[in-house]
Parts: sequence; C-alpha cells; structure tokens
Amino acid sequence: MEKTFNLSRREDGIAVLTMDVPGETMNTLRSEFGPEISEVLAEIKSDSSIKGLVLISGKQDSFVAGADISMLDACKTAEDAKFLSQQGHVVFNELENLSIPVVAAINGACLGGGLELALACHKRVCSLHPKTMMGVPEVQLGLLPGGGGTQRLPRLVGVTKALDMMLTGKQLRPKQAVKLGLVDDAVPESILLRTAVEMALADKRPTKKKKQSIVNQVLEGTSAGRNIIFDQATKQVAKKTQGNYPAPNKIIDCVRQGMTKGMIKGLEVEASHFAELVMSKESAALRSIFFATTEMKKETGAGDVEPRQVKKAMVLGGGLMGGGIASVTTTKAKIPARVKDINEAGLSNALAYAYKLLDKGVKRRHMTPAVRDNTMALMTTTTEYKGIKDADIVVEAVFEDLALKHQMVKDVERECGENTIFASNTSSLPISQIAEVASRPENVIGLHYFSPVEKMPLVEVIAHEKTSAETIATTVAFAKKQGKTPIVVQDGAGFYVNRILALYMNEAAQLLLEGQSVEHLDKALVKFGFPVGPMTLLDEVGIDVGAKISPILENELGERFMAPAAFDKLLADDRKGRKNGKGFYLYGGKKKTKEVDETVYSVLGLKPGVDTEASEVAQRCVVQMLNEAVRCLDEGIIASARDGDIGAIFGIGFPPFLGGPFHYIDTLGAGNLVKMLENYQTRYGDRFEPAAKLKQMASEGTRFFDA
Ligand SMILES: C[C@H](O)CC(=O)SCCNC(=O)CCNC(=O)[C@H](O)C(C)(C)COP(=O)(O)OP(=O)(O)OC[C@H]1O[C@@H](n2cnc3c(N)ncnc32)[C@H](O)[C@@H]1OP(=O)(O)O
Repeated sequence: MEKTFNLSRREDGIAVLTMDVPGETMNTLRSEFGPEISEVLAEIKSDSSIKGLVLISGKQDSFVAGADISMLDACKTAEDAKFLSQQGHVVFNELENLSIPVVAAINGACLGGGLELALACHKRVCSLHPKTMMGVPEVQLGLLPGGGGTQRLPRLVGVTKALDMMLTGKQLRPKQAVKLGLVDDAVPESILLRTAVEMALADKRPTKKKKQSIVNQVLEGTSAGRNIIFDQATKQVAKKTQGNYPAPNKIIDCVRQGMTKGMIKGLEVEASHFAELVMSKESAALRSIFFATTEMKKETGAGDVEPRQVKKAMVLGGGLMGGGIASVTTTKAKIPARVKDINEAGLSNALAYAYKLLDKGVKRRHMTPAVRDNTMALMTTTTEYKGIKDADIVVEAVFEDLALKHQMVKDVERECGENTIFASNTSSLPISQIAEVASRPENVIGLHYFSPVEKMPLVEVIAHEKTSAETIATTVAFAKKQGKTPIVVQDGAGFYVNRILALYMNEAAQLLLEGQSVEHLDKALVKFGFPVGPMTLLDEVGIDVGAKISPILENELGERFMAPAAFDKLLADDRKGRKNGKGFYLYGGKKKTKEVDETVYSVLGLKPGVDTEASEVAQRCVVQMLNEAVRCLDEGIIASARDGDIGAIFGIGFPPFLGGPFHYIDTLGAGNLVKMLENYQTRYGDRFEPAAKLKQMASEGTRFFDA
C-alpha cells in the first residue's frame, strides 16, 4: 500500500518527514496511519545521525485538515471514538518526547487534529500563503479537540486565548498566529522549509511563552484566577448556546481539569468527553451539514453543464440589498461590478457598504490599505445604462414592483450582450412573471440573497421553466465566487425559504394575538435554537415587507398563508420595524439591551401576559415550518431534503444542532409530527393540516435520511 509518510535525510542531519495521503486532495488523520507513524518514529529514534526533524505536508496548499470526519462518523460506540483519541494521544506524546528538535512547517489549512499534530512538535513555522489558516474548528462539528489540543493549547497560548479558539473554532491567519504565540514565525512559502530546518538546527527549545499582561498572569497563574476565567466562559456559553450544544462546556471542563490535575488527567478527560461528543446527536447533525456543504461545493446546479465565466457584473439598485450584492461581488468574488441607481445616494451607499467591509480587514490588520483601495476600484457607479455592454450578469435589487422589473429586463436586453444573464433578487415574485416580457427568457433567473448579504451564506437560485442550464450553472458559479452556498430551487411564490418562514412568522403572530408577549415569543424561539426570535426578525426584515409578501403567497399557495388581519393596524401606525425605528421593539435608545415598545399592544388592542410554556410556543411555530418544508419537497420546489436542510439553516438560522427541518422530522418521527399537526388542526384550524407526503411517510414509517 502506498505510504502516507516519507522520511528523507539531509546532509546537515535534519530529517524531513513528509505527510501525503495518497489519492486525497487534503491530508487528514486516520487511525490506519497509526502503525506507519509508529514505525517511522522508531526509525528516527534508532538513527543517531538524525539531529532534528521537520514535519511538512506533501499537498500543494494544505497542511492537515484534521481528523478524517468520515472516520468519526463510522464510530459505532463511544469506545470506538475514545480509542481514536487515545491513539492520537500516544502518537503525539511520542512525537513530543523525541530527544531531537521537531519543527512543523505549515503551509495551507492546519485545522483540528492537524493543528494538534503541530502542537506536539517543539516549534512551528508557517507560510504567509493566503490559504494558511490555523484553528481548532471541532466545536463547529459538535466536538472538541481530541488530539491533546485541550491540554497543549492552553499551555502554549494561555487559558483565555485557548478557550477563545476552542469555543469559537476561529481560524487564525499567519500574523495573528505569530502574535498569539501559536507559531514561532511566519515566512514566505519559498523559504518555509529552509526556515524550519534552521529552527531544527538551532534547537533552542522550548518555545518561549508570549509575555502576558499582569492581569492575565494573575488570572491564569492562580487556580482562583483560572476559576474566574472558567466561570465567565461557562456563562458566555450558556447565553450563546441556550444549553443546546454540549461541546463547549466539555471543552471548558477538559481545560479546567487539565490545568488543576495535570496533563495526564486532562488527556483522560479529553478522550472521554471527545467520545461522548462523537456519539452525540448534535455532532451527528453538525457533521451531516459539513458533508452536505462539501458535496454541494462540487455541484454546478445544472448537471455537467459548464458555467460561462463572469468577468463583469452589473447591479441595478444601490440600496441595502444592491449595495450588499455589489460589495460581495467586488470584495469576495473580486469581479468588477458596475452599480446603477437612479440617484447618487444609492450609489454612495453601495460604495460605502464595500468600503466598510474592506476597512474592517485593514483595521484587523489582515489587509493593507493598498489592497483595500485596489479592491474598491473594482466597483464603479452610474446613473445611466453606460459601460455595461460587456456585463456577463446583471443583478436587479430594486423594490418588489413587477412593472419596474419588466422595464429592467427590456433595458438590459437592449443595452447588454446576447448572453447577459438577468438575475432578479426578488424575494417573492415568480420568476416566470418577470421573464414574460423577455425576448431571451433563457437568460432570466432568480438570485435571491438574504440580508445582511455579507453575512448570510445562502442564496436561492430560482430557475423558471425556460431558464437555460448554462444560465443556471453560470449563476451558481457566480454565487459560489461570492462565498455563497447556493441551492437551486424551482419557481413558485416565496420560493423555499420565505415560504417556510412565512408560516412560522404567521404562527408567531397568531400567538401574539392570543396574548403571548413579544419578549416571551422571542425568548421561546431563541431557546429552541434560532439566532433571533420571530418578532425581532420581523422588525429586521421589515413589517412592511412581510405584509407585502403574505398576500402574494396566500394568492398563489392558499389561505393557510393568510396573515392575521390585525397586523394591518401596525402599518396604519407606520410601524415598519428597525428601518423606521418603530416596530415591536424600541430603537435609537441609549440602553444596550433592546426593549419592547409596549405601545404595540394597544395598537393591536392586546393585553399580553398569557405566556404559556416556551416549548409549546416554539413547537407551534416550528411545526408550521416543518410541514411546509415537506410540501416544498413534494412539489419539487427543492431538489432534495439535503437542500431543504441547508437552505433553512443557512437562510434563516434553523438550529444547526437539529440538522435542518428534514433531519429534525426524522428525529421526531413523521408519525409523531402528523399527530402534533392534527392536534393543532383540531384546536386552531386547518392551517395545521398535515402535508400529504408527511401522512404517507407516517403510514409507511419512512425517513428522509438513512438512520
Ligand atoms: C481529533 C480531532 O481533534 C478531531 C478533528 O480534527 S475533527 C476535524 C476538524 N477539521 C475540520 O473541521 C476541517 C474540515 N475541512 C474544512 O473546513 C475544509 O475542507 C478546508 C477549509 C480544510 C478546505 O476547504 P476547501 O478548500 O473548500 O476544500 P473542501 O472541498 O472543503 O475539501 C477538499 C476535500 O477534503 C475533504 N476534507 C477536508 N477536511 C476533511 C476532514 N476533516 N475530514 C474528511 N475529509 C475532509 C473534503 O471532504 C473534500 O473531499 P473531496 O476531495 O472528496 O471533495
């Protein structure tokens, strides 16, 4: 079998150990490498001519991407998982205890177990390659660093910074890693190996710990001080995870036990907690998201049709969405974008939006002002259709007015090229209606972003029946360059995400009208696992936007989408939400915490205070979303349950630890969900009528995914 590790000896006595997993684009750590690694370490120990060791990757631009996640998925029992962690401990301890200096030379992704491998080396040097990132993202998989990271990281960079890295899964760029003391140096890739060899020859071990502030020395140097750190971290975790994610508290416990009872005890605790987490349903759900998004990275959205290259884009409308779309086009995709608006205000908004994003990079010192300014130059503005003949794609992001969008379709067909794609950012109008005036309907498509555009990873690519496969593939590729995760959905009012969201929001509105308070509703859904509650979301999206979409959905999809009439009183009272400072919450106040605008109850003629059990409140809203998601799959609006899960998680923050609506239905059981819906249908009306496909699955006892 081809070897993964190759040891080569140099004249100067330094041996270079190259890791290169055969047939893989990325190096990952697998249990099967154990015997090979032990053999190599034995050879090194027995060869007195070897004065030092450099560990390097044979991959072009990645070091080690962590333990092989599919290997973790294959664990059948906690014992299986514990063995993996303990095996890693043995190998890394052996590496760390070599009598010769060991230096890791890092180029590209060095994540999870990959960083833990590097931490077991005596020194680390990384390249300045843009793909060189170091971090322990295990927490994003519902796991913890199980290769000694919970013990070595705090001892290298300090407890506070180690906890920050492990609890957020953040990835550090080279200069940040040097500053933190995670690596000893960061050098151009061309001299990475040479620098590592020189480090090994110099052999001034161990790495000097970075000087800590007096406060940190006291906090970290005493058990009382460390307990303050652990208690604060535990409080922050509780607030952020609402108790829905077990990994963070186990990470804190590993560090706490390791720092008080020593590394050996710490590693024991780490292996046990790691094993429990690998077998947890939360980690299984989060790993399924990793596999889904990795699989989607390779899909064109239109089979094997090759996308056309987008060398220039145009954005119509420089407002909140248009500004965001133009900004991710220039700052992420690095594609020139020409923004057209009817007035200078819109244009300056788009420019300011991009500048703000770029300047954050300059302030965080991972971008130079020159790079910021060169990137800004990619965005040009105009109030007329000038300089766009060569635009490969035009994205319109103006308000939801069909006549205006029709006019833009005609303008673009007149002013641009034959193959120029007209992509509409509409959030509700069927694309077929927008395309009905097009002389080249095959070039018309929906490209629906979510606000804030630079933060929300999802875009819906909406094909109407005449959209060409090439248009789909080109639009999907364009969105990926913007750093988006696109799902291709079929044309229909509200497409997928807004459609399932609308019923969830309507149910929240019903609950409000039944006397639940605004804050109780929001707290209930945040506790369930959503990033924000429905009333906060309505304020953010805009109450007026919601009111505009509901009748379209009701008209096209049926009366279950009818929004509660009382909500018209909000618009009559000019309550649009955050955008005009009047909604369910007060805005512009001095207080940091948001306060409910109590006058909203009198506008709606309500007396709040019913506040039933939070889980019941959440369940009523969530089952509406689940039921409609099943209808969308049944009608072919989404191509698969996988896309439905990713769409809901990346589009509206459906709780990732539940794996998405379809994974969650499998967890609940279709039969149980039907019973819940039928119970609500009896109590609250036909809007809870279970979807036909759901009833069929309940009777057949089937699931969306293999168990
Ligand atoms: C004991 C330890 O503490 C436990 C762990 O280490 S758990 C794992 C921790 N590591 C991670 O979470 C990193 C996961 N990987 C990533 O985030 C990204 O792959 C990356 C940032 C490394 C690279 O991203 P990108 O350049 O877009 O490449 P991407 O398409 O994602 O990956 C390329 C290939 O590597 C695979 N891969 C990457 N990381 C992997 C991992 N940890 N396990 C298994 N496969 C992995 C991908 O599945 C993909 O496979 P393919 O060749 O069949 O398509």
